[in-house]
Amino acid sequence: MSIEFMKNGPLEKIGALVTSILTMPVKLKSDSFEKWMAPEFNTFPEETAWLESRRKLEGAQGLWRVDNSIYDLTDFAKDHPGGEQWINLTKGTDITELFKTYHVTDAPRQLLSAFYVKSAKTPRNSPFTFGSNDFYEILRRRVNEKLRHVQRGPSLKAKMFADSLLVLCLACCWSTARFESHVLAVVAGLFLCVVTICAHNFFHQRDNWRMHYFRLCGFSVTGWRVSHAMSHHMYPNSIHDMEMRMLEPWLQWCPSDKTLFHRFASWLYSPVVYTLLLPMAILLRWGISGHDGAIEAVSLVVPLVLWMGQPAGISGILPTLYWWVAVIFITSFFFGLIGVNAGHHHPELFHDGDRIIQKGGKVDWGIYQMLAVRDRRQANDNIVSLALFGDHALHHLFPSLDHMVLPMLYPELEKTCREFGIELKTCTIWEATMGQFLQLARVRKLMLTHGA
Ligand code: HEM
Repeated sequence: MSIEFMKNGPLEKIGALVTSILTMPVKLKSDSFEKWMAPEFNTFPEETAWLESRRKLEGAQGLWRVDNSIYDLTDFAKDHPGGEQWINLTKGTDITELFKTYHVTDAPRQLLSAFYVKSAKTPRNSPFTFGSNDFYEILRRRVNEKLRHVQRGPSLKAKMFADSLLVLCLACCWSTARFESHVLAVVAGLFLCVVTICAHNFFHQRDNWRMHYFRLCGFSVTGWRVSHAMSHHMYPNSIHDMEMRMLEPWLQWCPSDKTLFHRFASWLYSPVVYTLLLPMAILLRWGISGHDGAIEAVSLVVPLVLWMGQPAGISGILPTLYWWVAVIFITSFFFGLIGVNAGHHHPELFHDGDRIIQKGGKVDWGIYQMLAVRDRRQANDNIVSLALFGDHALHHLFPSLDHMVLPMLYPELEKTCREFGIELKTCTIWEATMGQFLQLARVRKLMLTHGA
């Protein structure tokens, strides 16, 4: 084969196509908010790289930034009621959004001044505001008032639901190996998926042991506190949303330049992406990002139960491995299917590239959240919401609140939305799923005047 053929011929074209499919577009600036700088990465973004990149952009001077002030939380970290990890991970970054939305009460806001060091030298690298008479702060005060006498930590109902699903999941794993049944493996994978989604309710809250259920399928709590809680939750559908950007080489929801292949072939290969999501995350973590230490042993519970169930006794390592891999792939498929279609991707919702027009040019963080999520009716206001990322708008607005508390907050949300001219639209699970596929194809950019 001549070199010319390789340089200009079909091989090079195939190579270029494969590279364009597998490499994430490098975007250093948001297409929606002119001055908003993105973390710099052009490969599969891992959590530590994302945080490191933010440290360079946010003028926190090696400490913690809230609005235009710098605080030293070094000594406070170990006393933080939510747990040390939240504080330690965010050192050197701007924690304004996290700080203001993870605390519903006024106590943290009052305590903060005790750690003041100096003023920041540069403007904030974020388009979002929390004006005291704007949508989010008014809603937060109402929610705080409503919850004054309500227990805010993990609720008994949520704990019992998660524990029951876990027992069912492990029973199915045991039976899968005992009866060598692929049907049971599918059921076990489905249960492992919903246990994982339930565990997500717990890792948003103060440290508690049920958050480690999240590890049963091989995911990392630390990694997801960064990519999900700090990135996706604070900045959904934007260039700072790691969860969306990690999938961009394959699934591109932003209405920027995208090939016909990405717009339409992605409809066909989406199930493959869902199925590879978890195995990829496990490989990436063990290969690049590192692990969380001894607590990772939790992820061995599933193979242990499979090993105990299989009939070959001590020599049954290979069948155990086979069923473990099978269950992980099935879990991954369901997790991707539910997660990707959980109400963020729809042709009427904000994605980077769309414009948000609000009074005075400010963008209230709460209104931005309402523009980037659409609740699914069947997944709201009931126990199933725990297993389906339900009550999603309220969960985004108040991530540290237990899911079982959220349904009682609809009157406050509806009242505040009415006052700010925000329409609380919902859809069915089917419409959300169809909307997600239509969003993959969307290239037309939106002007969202919602709440203006
Ligand atoms: C990276 C930013 C932070 C995150 C993600 C975070 C997260 C959390 C979480 C998840 C809880 C448990 C919520 C609950 O059980 O109701 C909590 C509680 C609390 N945090 Fe933080 N926190 C952060 C920074 C801070 C800072 C800077 C302070 C004060 C200087 C603070 C003070 C408190 C207090 C006093 C509580 C007790 C609950 C309350 O009164 O609302 N946190 N935090």
